[in-house]
This record gives sequence, C-alpha cells and structure tokens, in this order.
Amino acid sequence: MTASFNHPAIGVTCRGLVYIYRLDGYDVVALSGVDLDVTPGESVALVGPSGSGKSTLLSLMAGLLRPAAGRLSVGERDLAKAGALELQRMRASDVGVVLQGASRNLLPYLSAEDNIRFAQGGVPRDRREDMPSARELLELVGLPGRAHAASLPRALAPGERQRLAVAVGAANGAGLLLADEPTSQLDTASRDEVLDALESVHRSGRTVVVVTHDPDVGGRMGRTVTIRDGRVGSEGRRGEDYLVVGRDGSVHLPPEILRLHPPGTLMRAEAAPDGTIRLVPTIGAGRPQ
Ligand SMILES: Nc1ncnc2c1ncn2[C@@H]1O[C@H](COP(=O)(O)OP(=O)(O)OP(=O)(O)O)[C@@H](O)[C@H]1O
Repeated sequence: MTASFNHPAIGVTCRGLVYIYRLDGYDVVALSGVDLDVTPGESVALVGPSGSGKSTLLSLMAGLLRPAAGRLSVGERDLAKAGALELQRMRASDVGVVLQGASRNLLPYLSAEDNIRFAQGGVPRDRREDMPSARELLELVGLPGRAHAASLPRALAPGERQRLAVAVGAANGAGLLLADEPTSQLDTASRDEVLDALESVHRSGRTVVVVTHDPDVGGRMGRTVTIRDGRVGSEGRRGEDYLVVGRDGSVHLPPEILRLHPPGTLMRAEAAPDGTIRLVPTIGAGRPQ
C-alpha cells in the first residue's frame, strides 16, 4: 500500500552532544559527547545497556529536551539554537514521535481514526493537502477497515494499540519518525506486526530511529548504534559489530574485553602493515589494584 507521503526524509547530525539532568542538586551526565549521523531515509536502532542514554538522545532529537552543549541538527534545523515555538512547530510537522507506552500517544476517548486526525491538527495549512488520510495511515500499519477506524484505543489488542501509536506518530507526514521502545511488553507475533508497521513507514520514504532493548528489533533496522555511558560505543551493520573511533580518537572496548582488561589497564597499540591493530596489555604495569 502506498500512502501519499510527499515530504522528503530528514536526517540528524549530532556533534559532541551533551545532556545533563539536574536531580536534587546533583548533575547526572546522561550524554557526554555523542557524535552520530543519521542519513535521510535510513532506519537506525539505538541499543545499549539500561541507563546508557538512549531515551535521552531520542528526546533531544525530538526537541523535547535541549542540549547542554554540542551540536544537534534535524534536517536544516539547529536544535541547540531553536526556540520553544520552533521546536513545537518541528514536532507538529517535521518530526513524528512515538513515546514509550502506547497510551501516552493516544487520546482514550477518540476513535483510532480521530486520534490520527487530531495529530494532524497541528500541521500548517499549506502542508495539509500533502498528508496521508487517516484510513491510508491505518492501512499502512496493518489496521485496515471501518471497524479498526471506529475503535477506541482500549478496544484494540496491545499490539494493535501500539501500531495505532505508530500511525499517530507518522500522521503529520513528517520526514523523520522517532520511536522509544515501540515493541516492549508485546508477544513475539505482536512485536513482529509493530516492526512491519515501522518498516512500512520507513518504506514510505521516512527516516526511522528506534530505541530498543530487543536485539531482534535492531536486526530489522538498517543499522544499530550502541550507546554506552552516554556516547556512541559501537555500530552494527549487516550483522557485524564495529567499534567507532570518536572525534577525540577514543574507542569504547566491548564489555567482554573490559572484563579481561579493566579500565586503567595500560596497553600498547601496534599497527601491522595490513592495517590491523593489536592492543597489547602491559602485564603488571598498568592494572588497577
Ligand atoms: N528525569 C531524569 N532525572 C534525572 N536523571 C535521569 C532522568 N532521566 C534519565 N536520567 C538518567 O540519565 C541517564 C540516561 O538515562 P536514559 O533514560 O536516557 O537511558 P536509557 O539508555 O534510555 O535507559 P533505559 O534503557 O533503562 O530506558 C541514566 O543515568 C538515568 O538515570
């Protein structure tokens, strides 16, 4: 099914992105220098341990939080400089957001169709004619027909409700869809249907960025980016995991290597003529006590 999404896919650029929560007088550094490019039309999963900063990064991309430092562009917009009104406009028409938990995205007293129409209400008039209809969106996420359109969110099964949340997130026809844990607490069949819905949105010409704990969800996206301790730790492409050399030359060693060689270990980096790098720990000299 092809819904009419006429707006181009939107990319994201993060450079040295920092975010700090202030909690009871303490600073919690959630992101400590994220460098990441999401190219228009890509599908990316943000994965990584709990508390590593994935949701914070997604909320920054959505303009729900403001960067403490660094650069963040969504399409042509510089989010570090944008005012509250501009961020609100961006969410109304350029970026779709699916928050964690389907019910946070849906009005319980409106039908599926009316939830979508409500989400389309904030789109500027001159762009409304380009928007897909509520029925087209419902069909896109696998909820076709009059019965689905007329259902209240509570009458839908959990997986259907989550697919409706995806349709509502995509309703404004935006070129970038951001989704936080869209498949959590779903059984495998429902999860796969939500992934099909996200894939349909992606195929309709948008960029899709998803935060997930589920490796299988990561496997369905074009690229996985692992966030570790508030920075990009590694990337997965076509089933292979790669370390990412940061702007400052640092690399995050994977947990299994860190268990063998804990932080503080002294290592020599030796480059072989074929470009391979060997990290050689200096036994006894640099291990923390
Ligand atoms: N509202 C908040 N106030 C204070 N600290 C917060 C707040 N939200 C998140 N944090 C802290 O910021 C860091 C990053 O949190 P974030 O939720 O972005 O991580 P996450 O990778 O999405 O985790 P999870 O997978 O558990 O959702 C964590 O140390 C977390 O405790």
